[in-house]
Amino acid sequence: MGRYAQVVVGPAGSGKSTYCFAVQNYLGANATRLPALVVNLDPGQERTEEQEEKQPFDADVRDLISVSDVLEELDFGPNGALVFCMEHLVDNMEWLKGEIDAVGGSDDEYFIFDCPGQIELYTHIPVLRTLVERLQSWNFHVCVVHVIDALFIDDTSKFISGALLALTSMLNLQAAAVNVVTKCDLKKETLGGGRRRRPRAGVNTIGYHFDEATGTQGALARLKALEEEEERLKQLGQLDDGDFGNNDNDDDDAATSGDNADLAYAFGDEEGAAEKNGAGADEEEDDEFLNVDDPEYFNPGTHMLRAALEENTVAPKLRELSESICEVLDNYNLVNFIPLDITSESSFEYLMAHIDAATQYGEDLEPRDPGAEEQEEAEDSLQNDAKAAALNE
Ligand SMILES: Nc1nc2c(ncn2[C@@H]2O[C@H](COP(=O)(O)OP(=O)(O)OP(=O)(O)O)[C@@H](O)[C@H]2O)c(=O)[nH]1
Repeated sequence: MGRYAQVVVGPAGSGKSTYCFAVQNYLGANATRLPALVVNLDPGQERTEEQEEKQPFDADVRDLISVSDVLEELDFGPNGALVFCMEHLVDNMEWLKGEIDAVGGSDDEYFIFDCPGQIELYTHIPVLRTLVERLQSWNFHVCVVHVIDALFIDDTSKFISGALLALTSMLNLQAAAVNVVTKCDLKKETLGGGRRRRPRAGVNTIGYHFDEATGTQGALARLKALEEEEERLKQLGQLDDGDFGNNDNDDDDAATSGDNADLAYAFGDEEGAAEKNGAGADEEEDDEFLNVDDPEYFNPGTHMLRAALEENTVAPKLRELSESICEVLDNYNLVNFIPLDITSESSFEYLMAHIDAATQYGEDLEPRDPGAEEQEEAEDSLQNDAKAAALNE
């Protein structure tokens, strides 16, 4: 099937470790997928004992070197110590290969690498680039997952800085990339919480369907498509006024047990995950998906900054610079964000579809003729009959 790797980068506190383990839970609960192994590559990683016990890393760079070791023994500050550790890791890539082979050691593997958040590691120091290249040379299909906190893009200027950060990492790491907005469950709470009615088929994928135009310029197109679909469904009488974007607590009661399962899903409670994935799961409960709430929020695009420029709400001194930044983002037309609500299975499904496309997941599978299995069984049975006949003679 192949070797796959997600290299998870993003600013400190953006939710990288939480994301890694949530993806591990998601893949672990799905019998048709390769289970994921999580490798910590942050020598300054600080998790509580309880977290380490509940979901330990499968391999950990701190077994090679840690920031605290360097701080103790060398005269460095915390940032210098981290850079020293990462350079030491790059000089000892055979150690990493050994760890990967020890916990994985097969041709079909799925690894998730939790990287440090210091921006210099993927802007002007080539350590993460080297790491990605090495993984590729070990036959991994690599996808860089750049995570950004939902609260980080709460206003236009923060969004622009997040988008530039994502663009920088995409350009420097030179691998397939997916940008993810994490902590969207918090955004959902800001919007008023409560369960929304399950979106009707065809409605919930429009905002972020990955066949739609991508890139920052695509945001407007997506928003327009969503509005047109809303209008169309209204005309067909399939949509009540309250269905789009508004809170709808109709099915709060029905969803109560699903809520627990959702959280369990994200945070590693196997029973909860089993309940969620089991046959008894209520169909209505498991398909809450955020993108109908506020598409513009999750994919704001440079048009927001342009609108601010037109409204003269940007300081005159920054006007020209802001316009140039919009131009860079629009011209590259590369940066696109996918929202992730770790409490929603459909949100994971949607994100994984992107990551699978980026890593070409499963494309190494040999094509099989329909009916090949039956033919093999028939041949086996013929051979067994022949053996039995030979023994009897
Ligand atoms: N509600 C919610 N909280 C989250 C989510 N992701 C992360 N958090 C919280 O955000 C905080 C930081 O999360 P981490 O996963 O440690 O972030 P990180 O990017 O690995 O942090 P560093 O290792 O310091 O770079 C923790 O308190 C998490 O519980 C999320 O999707 N939803």
